[in-house]
Amino acid sequence: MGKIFYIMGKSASGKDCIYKRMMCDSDMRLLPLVLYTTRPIRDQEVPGKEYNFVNEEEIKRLRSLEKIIEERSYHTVYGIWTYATVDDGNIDLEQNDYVGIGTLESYMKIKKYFGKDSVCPIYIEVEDGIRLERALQREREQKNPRYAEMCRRFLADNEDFKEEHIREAGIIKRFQNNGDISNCLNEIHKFIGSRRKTL
Ligand SMILES: Nc1ncnc2c1ncn2[C@@H]1O[C@H](COP(=O)(O)OP(=O)(O)OP(=O)(O)O)[C@@H](O)[C@H]1O
Repeated sequence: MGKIFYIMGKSASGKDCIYKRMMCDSDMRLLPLVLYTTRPIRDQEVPGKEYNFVNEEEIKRLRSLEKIIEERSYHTVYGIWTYATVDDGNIDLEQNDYVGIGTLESYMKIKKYFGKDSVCPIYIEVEDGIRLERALQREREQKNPRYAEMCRRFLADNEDFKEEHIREAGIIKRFQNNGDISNCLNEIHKFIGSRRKTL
């Protein structure tokens, strides 16, 4: 039976980078669990790779077809951005392992939908000062930097990722991404190997 390795962490903790590196590493043998989102595409992003970029109408359509496993909406300074995991026929746990990115809440819903033994959390941590520097640098490199949104997310993280919530989600293991990302990836690689041995 396949597994979904589910990456979580605060904003700018490196989830996207880690996800991309995991996807590029053929040794990890993972397929992408691609989310649907209504947020605007960022420079360098490719539709269908990081996310399926859709409009609110398409989310409504998927909702009416009961295809949405979990969804979350953020009231950003640019309007409401929705992210959703969609049962679009591309998730086959009989044949494959997957890697996805989400929040603590979406992790709990995915775990409920697919079963607790099928979903393994990969919680990424970065010291706040380093994380803020990385977030700012990333924003500076955008054609239209969204500094206000960056600040909103940094503050919202304190509530969203309270220790109490991490505990409630049943997350124990944490992966540190303060230094070289390769060190973090090596730890994740070892973890995936150990989880594949179970069941
Ligand atoms: N170990 C690392 N060392 C230096 N820079 C890093 C490291 N990991 C990630 N970064 C950089 O930090 C920034 C944030 O990383 P990334 O976009 O992957 O975070 P994220 O968790 O997906 O963020 P968000 O949830 O806000 O989209 C990026 O510019 C990335 O290149």
